[in-house]
Amino acid sequence: MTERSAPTGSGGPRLELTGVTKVYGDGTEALAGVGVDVGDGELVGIVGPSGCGKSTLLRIAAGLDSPSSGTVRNTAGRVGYVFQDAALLPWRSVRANVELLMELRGVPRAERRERAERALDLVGLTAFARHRPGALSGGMRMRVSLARTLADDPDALLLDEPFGALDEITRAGLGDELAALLAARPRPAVLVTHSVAEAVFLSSTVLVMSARPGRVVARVEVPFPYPRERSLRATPEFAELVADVTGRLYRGMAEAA
Ligand SMILES: Nc1ncnc2c1ncn2[C@@H]1O[C@H](COP(=O)(O)OP(=O)(O)OP(=O)(O)O)[C@@H](O)[C@H]1O
Repeated sequence: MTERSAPTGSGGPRLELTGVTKVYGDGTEALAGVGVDVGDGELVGIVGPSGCGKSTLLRIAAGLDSPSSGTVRNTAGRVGYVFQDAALLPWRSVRANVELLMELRGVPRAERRERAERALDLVGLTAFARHRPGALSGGMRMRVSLARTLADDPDALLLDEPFGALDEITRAGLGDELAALLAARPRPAVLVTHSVAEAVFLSSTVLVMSARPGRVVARVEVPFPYPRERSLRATPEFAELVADVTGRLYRGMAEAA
């Protein structure tokens, strides 16, 4: 991994959603005019009440779903998506699952293996490479899913509550790894999370969404420089910003109610 300084966005947005609305076929209005822009090395954290359209927004950003109106511009390139559930192939070994995306793209076998082993090491699952997913805990399966995306080295990263099922310590460790990966190769990243503290700790900008239909009710720039030490979490400045974002989240929910 090459050493690079703080991931700061430069050169304008690489992933840009403008005025995105989404009404599902059954009439459910999921998003009501959302704008998000993410530059290289920027991590935009999205917090919002359950069902406010966060996954819908990520799917649209990834091109997996289309907006009802509004535009999506991706000049970053290949998008990697970590889903809320691990979605592993049960008949393949952990390592073969991690190699899957690279295999589909025709990455040569030796390189595939090496990258898979590195990613498994990163998520602390080297000892489980030959196991089948069924033999792992839910948290471990999520780490395999994360390793699969990281090994594929996408140009942009979209993460839908990837650490939700994990214990605090593993969660913080993987958050650090995610930050290090983005620092090593700046690229746009969007992280949906239910944890305001996690969003503040990892993000360059936090977007707060209202209840459904989701709108962005606040855009909070996080002033702490990268790389961020874990001790940051214990500072009054950090606690203050978390309280500020949490307050905006509650106000956003009240507005929509
Ligand atoms: N395919 C679909 N058809 C109809 N409605 C849908 C569809 N997918 C999602 N919805 C609805 O759209 C709304 C937003 O869903 P979405 O999954 O994007 O929310 P979310 O913020 O990611 O939720 P959570 O935080 O609970 O994961 C919800 O009311 C959901 O029921």
